[in-house]
Amino acid sequence: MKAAVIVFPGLNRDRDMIAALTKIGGTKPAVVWHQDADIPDADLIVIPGGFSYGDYLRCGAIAARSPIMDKVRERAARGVKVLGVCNGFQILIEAGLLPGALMRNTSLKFVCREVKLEVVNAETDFTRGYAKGQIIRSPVAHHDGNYFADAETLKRIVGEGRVAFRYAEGTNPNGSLNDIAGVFNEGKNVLGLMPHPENLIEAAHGGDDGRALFASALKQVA
Ligand SMILES: NC(=O)CC[C@H](N)C(=O)O
Repeated sequence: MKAAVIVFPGLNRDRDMIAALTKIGGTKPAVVWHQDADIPDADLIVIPGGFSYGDYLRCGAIAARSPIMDKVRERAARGVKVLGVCNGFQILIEAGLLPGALMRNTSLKFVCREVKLEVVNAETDFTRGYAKGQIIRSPVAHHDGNYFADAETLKRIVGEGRVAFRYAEGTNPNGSLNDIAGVFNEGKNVLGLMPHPENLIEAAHGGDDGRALFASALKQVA
C-alpha cells in the first residue's frame, strides 16, 4: 500500500500524520508539496490538519482552490482512497469532494480536548477495523468543526450510510448537526473527519484507538 500526504502552507499536523502512516504502514508516505505538479502513484491520499493559509477567508477555502486539488479530485474519481483530517476535512468540503459545511464551533472557542466517537459505519475501507457501534476515544483541536448540512443532504447521507463517526456520550465539542464527526462521499472512498486519530495510535499517546482507521485504510484489516 502506497500513501501520499499533501502539504499546504500553514498545516501543522503533517508530521504527526506522516509518523502515523509510517508506523502503521511500515513505509514512509510520499510527501507532496501543494505546488508539485502531480501526486505519485498512491492507494491512499491524506490531507492532514492545521491552518492552511492561516484559515483566511474560510478554513480550507484557499487550499481547496489549489491546482493539486484537481489531481486529488481525479484520483478520488478513479476510486483512490482520500482521507482528510480536521483542516483536511475542511479542505475536502471546500473542494466539493464531501457534502455539507463546517461552521464556527457553537462555543465560538477553539476546542482542544478528548472526545468519544461512535463508529456508525464499520463496513468501509476506512472503518472495517472497528465494530459498528463501537465507542472509541479521539483528540479534537479546532475552532470550525460544527458540521452542517441542509435537511435533504442530511437525510441522504444518513440513509446512504455516509456518516462514519458521531460524537458519543454527550461529548459533541462543536455543535455539529446530529453529532456528526465524519462523513463519506457517495463512493465511500473519500472520508473527512474533524477528530485526530493520528494522535492516538500508541501507548506513548495514552491509547491506540485511532490505529484501526489507518490499519484499515492501509489494508491491514481483512
Ligand atoms: N487542527 C486543525 O486541523 C484545525 C483546523 C482549523 N484550523 C480549525 O481550527 O478549525
